[in-house]
Amino acid sequence: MYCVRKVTEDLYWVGANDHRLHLFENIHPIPQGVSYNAYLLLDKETVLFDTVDWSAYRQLVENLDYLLGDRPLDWLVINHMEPDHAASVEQILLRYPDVKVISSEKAFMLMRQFGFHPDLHECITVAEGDTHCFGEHTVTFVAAPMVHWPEAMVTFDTTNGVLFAADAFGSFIALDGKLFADEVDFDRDWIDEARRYLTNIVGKYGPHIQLLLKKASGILDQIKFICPLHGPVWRENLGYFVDKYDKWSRYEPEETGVLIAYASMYGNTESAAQALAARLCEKGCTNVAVYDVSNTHVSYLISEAFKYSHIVLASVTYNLGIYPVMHNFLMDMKALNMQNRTFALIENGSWACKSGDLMQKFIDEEMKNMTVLNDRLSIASSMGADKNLELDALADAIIDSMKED
Ligand SMILES: Cc1cc2nc3c(=O)[nH]c(=O)nc-3n(C[C@H](O)[C@H](O)[C@H](O)COP(=O)(O)O)c2cc1C
Repeated sequence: MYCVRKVTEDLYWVGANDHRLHLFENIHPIPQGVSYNAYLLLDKETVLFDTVDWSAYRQLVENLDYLLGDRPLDWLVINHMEPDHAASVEQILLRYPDVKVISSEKAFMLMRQFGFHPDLHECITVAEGDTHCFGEHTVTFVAAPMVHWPEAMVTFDTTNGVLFAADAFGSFIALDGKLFADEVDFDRDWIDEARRYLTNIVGKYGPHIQLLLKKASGILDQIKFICPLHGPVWRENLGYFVDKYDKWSRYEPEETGVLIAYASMYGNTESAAQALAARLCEKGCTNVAVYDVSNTHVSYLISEAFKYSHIVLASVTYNLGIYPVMHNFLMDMKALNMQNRTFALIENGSWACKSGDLMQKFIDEEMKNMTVLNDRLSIASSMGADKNLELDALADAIIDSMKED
């Protein structure tokens, strides 16, 4: 059965929802699913903007059959070649032998590499600022390198103000009938998954997102719709989401608050982390989130790290090292270019406590623009009442440093 939604009078969402995929990119859990968005423009000529994951090809075809009727598909515009959008390109080319393809030079290279045989069709290679008219609609192509692959571009329809944004402004969570961000409570139900998507998938490329935002800022008043390749379409309050993207890509915290991530085998470090959380709340800082790194997928930890201004790492010593899962979290923060945070440390060990010094060294030497508070809570196996003053001092130091922000 076809399942389409109207975006504007002649533009349709023809994508699909995926609730079967367990791990996005075979690494990030997506318990609420994901959508693969493709869009069909019914102008004098017909234009498909991007395709869908291979698993959703049948749905795309049913949608196209329904909307095209007897009309041919004239154009295929590929903004992004990652297989979750482009895996169906070969099948679309086979199904519509006369379709002409518009994309960037690097995207055509990738199509050949993936074995999609674009050269059996008329191919138009476009670059920054090139335009094309499909009848009523004229579009401009804008390069968006590394948002999130090198070939990526976005397409702006100057006639109706639709921005086909590729992976920019995307989100996890299947649409399930809703299409527009104003049809859901985005700030309540979607923002965490949008942040987890952006920070884990494209977080490393903050400067490239900034470049794209700079290009968009010149025409912000002309952009009426943002059509990403995952998640809802934006037609209202665009500034809200643009602002989030701006913050995330500048590695600026979204909120003043504390993420406490603990690594604990027997529960004593956990107990210290909980005591600190309670102490912070007692002192009036209630924007505190506590996570066990061992049972929280690192993509959630990354998202929370991008959200909060302060991060407390509490780790046992493990074979003279940092607990492996905590070390993995640190490595991931580094890999994703995280910056501009204030850290506080809690360490624990029973005979040679090393985790505090090692976490400090990692943050100082491997990461950029981070501050580590001098106050450190050091525990020998378990925390007794004798550590009360140190716990208090740590909580005070965190709260004081918030006032400096
Ligand atoms: C495999 C393993 C390796 C450990 N290596 C060290 C170590 O190198 N130095 C140390 O002081 N304690 C080491 N410990 C002890 C724990 O770090 C220590 O008991 C800790 O206080 C327990 O905290 P928890 O209750 O939060 O798990 C090790 C424990 C295990 C199980």
